[in-house]
Amino acid sequence: MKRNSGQVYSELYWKYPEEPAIGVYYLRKPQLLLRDLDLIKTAVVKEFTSFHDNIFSTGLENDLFLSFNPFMAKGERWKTLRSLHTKALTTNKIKGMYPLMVDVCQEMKEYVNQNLGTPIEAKYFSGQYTADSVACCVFGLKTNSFADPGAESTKLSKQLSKRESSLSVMIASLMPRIASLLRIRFISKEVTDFFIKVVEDIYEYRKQNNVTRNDFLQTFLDDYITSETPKYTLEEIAAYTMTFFIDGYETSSSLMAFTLYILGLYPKIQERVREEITEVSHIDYETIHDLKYLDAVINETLRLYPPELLLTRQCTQDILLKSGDRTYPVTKGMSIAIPIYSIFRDSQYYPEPTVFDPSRFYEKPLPPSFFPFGLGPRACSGSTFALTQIKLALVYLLENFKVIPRDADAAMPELNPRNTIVIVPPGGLWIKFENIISE
Ligand code: HEM
Repeated sequence: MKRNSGQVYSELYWKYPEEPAIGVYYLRKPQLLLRDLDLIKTAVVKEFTSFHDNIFSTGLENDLFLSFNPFMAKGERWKTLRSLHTKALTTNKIKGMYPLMVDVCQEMKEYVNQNLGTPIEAKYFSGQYTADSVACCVFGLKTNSFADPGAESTKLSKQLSKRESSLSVMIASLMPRIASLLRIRFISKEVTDFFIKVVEDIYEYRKQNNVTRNDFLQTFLDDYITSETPKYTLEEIAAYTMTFFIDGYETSSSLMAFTLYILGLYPKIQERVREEITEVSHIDYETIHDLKYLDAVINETLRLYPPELLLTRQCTQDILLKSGDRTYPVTKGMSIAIPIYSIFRDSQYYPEPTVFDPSRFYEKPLPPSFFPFGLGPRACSGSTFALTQIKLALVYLLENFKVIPRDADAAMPELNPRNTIVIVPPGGLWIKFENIISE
């Protein structure tokens, strides 16, 4: 039977319920699977200097595009890239992008209006929204893939979402030197050329017309245009902007899709979210982040369907991890795995774990066992951007439409057993929208 890695680690997690950690082999290399929450926090937060890298490595010189992604970067280079990313995604910068997201929501609303009652696959639909929103917020491009299903943003995102199931990622994470020698490329030349061309065209246009925009790209173009010795080439800037597609597309569209589908399954919960939205007199950046019940619904969806099923870290400096009277020597080069999916479904932390119950998060502080965006200094740097984008879309949809499942026997979905990156089940998540105003 096929299982994704979240499910494989889950079996190990349940096999040894009393153990704080379990020694396993990850494709022939020793790995420590951490079960105990304190041990996890010690490794990933307190002992960050011993575990500051993810296990992926790109053979940096081979793939310009991935080499600019903080998730893939190691050591000092990670610090530089991470800080650039954080600076480009401050609350103020995201607020500046908010009106761009609103424009995409309007297009999405028009599309839904024209397709009321038609079965819609929620992951594909959410992918269209996410790709358009990212194209707009990152490059200032209007792609409207709702009106034009062949829009470049959708095609590129689809190609990118296939990337990590490839053999090359496995080789690179296990044998970085070999990957480097083989000059393994993760992202096709077609995709990289496209992005470089987009950035070059935008640069020329903005320079010649003296235009500035509130998008992510502008942060980098400002330096490129004004400095005599720009820090980055246009190619490098293009590479950097792709982080949004690589790290943000699959995760965000998957969360939005599961939330829509589950709201279809639970009409009472959906109605309560709608009531909360309609009580707000004006929807803006602040008010969408203040919708407590919507937040609880999203958190409960993240708990049951976390877009990243597993966290990993490479040990960069020998260390002795301790839990009670147990000690675990971890040597440089070994890795640790943190089973997000299993912890989020452990009844020790979440009673009746398979039940969808947003009240677990309603008006309560987030439990220490909940970390869908990761932990410590390497936790997701795009979480506020992602949540702004998704919450805004849900507000737009729910205040105008009712979501219902396509099938009368629709049930809580199973995870895709074949893929760790694309967790939506292969048959998709089918929904329909209806007009609430006519009721
Ligand atoms: C619902 C949406 C998302 C979820 C659930 C999610 C989740 C995660 C998780 C679990 C990690 C690993 C953290 C760790 O190892 O501790 C991560 C890393 C990362 N994410 Fe996200 N992510 C989302 C959206 C985004 C978006 C929209 C961006 C936009 C740029 C983004 C950028 C990144 C980056 C750059 C990293 C690497 C951080 C580092 O290593 O310093 N993510 N994300």
